[in-house]
Amino acid sequence: MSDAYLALEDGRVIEARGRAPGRTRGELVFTTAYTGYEESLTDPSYEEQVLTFSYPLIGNYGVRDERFESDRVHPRAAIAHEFTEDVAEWLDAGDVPAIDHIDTRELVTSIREGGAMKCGIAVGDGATPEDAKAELSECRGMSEHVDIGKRVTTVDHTTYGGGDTDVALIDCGAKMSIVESLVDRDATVHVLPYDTTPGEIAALDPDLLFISNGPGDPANFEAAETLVDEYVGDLPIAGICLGQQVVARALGGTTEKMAFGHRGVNQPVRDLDSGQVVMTTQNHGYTVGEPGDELDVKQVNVNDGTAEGLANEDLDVLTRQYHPEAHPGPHDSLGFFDDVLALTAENRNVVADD
Ligand SMILES: NC(=O)CC[C@H](N)C(=O)O
Repeated sequence: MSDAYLALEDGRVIEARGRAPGRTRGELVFTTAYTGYEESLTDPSYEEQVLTFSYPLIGNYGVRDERFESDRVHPRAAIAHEFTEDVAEWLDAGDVPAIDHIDTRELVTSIREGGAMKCGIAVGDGATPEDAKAELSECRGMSEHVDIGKRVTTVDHTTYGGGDTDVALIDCGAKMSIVESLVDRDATVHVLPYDTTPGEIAALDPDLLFISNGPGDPANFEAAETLVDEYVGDLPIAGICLGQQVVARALGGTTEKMAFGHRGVNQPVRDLDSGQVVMTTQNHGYTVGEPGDELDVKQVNVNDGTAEGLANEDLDVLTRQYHPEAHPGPHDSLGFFDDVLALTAENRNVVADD
């Protein structure tokens, strides 16, 4: 008898091997990346989701906290063909249910063919298929998690670095690599709660407003939209992933749910000005539909044509749907951080003074 069950929205219940016990539910997503499991498992963008690794062996170079993107594991559960003991112990210690000995390639194929699915998981002594189905019946869609920002944001204003350019990073579930990419380029990064008000930004008087990545439906991040609406034209504005979606919504664009998202570290993106194609890291289930009148689409996904980069050069707005900070994935787009910092008056003055 098995001690682990995965119940899917398409009616199937799959038997598995339990690696970390518990009962849970969430939207079933995947990553095709073959490294970077520590970064992915600690990425706050996976909150309320169950992460399936399509690469068969996960954990073959151990678990080191220096590679973590936040202070905890965010997916509600993890699925692989085989987790090493290290990873299983780490997930168990964090009370995150884990299962393996599953045909993950078949599972990922069914998500790609049938679209995003809800799932329920039951793992451990006495777990039954009915327990997994009961979890599934309680599972809500990503858009229904209206308070998701509260669970992934910083509570207090935290400052990193000591450079001359002050960046207000609105933490909708920010990856630490975004902070580090800015600090490495001589910025002072003020990590601020997702519901920071325009008055609080005025008191800080930053050089750049930056909306971070984050989980779920961008429509649930209205406070960040208000900031963009309030400060566009007065401050340069940047955004990554959920940040691009929030900026687009604030400036008259629309967002929509994708069938199964972009999920891996080899998504090709074409820059429409240069024609250059770069490989990018992606992990999103929503996308910008109409960019609206204020934003130009500057980069597109080679596979499906969706908007990967938006800009308004007059208003100093620059966003990316993918993850230029990598971790995991290719470093080809790190220059994005140079480009956004170059938009600030602070850095323009440096150039002018030279
Ligand atoms: N990585 C992210 O920021 C994800 C963006 C958004 N939550 C989506 O799923 O589309």
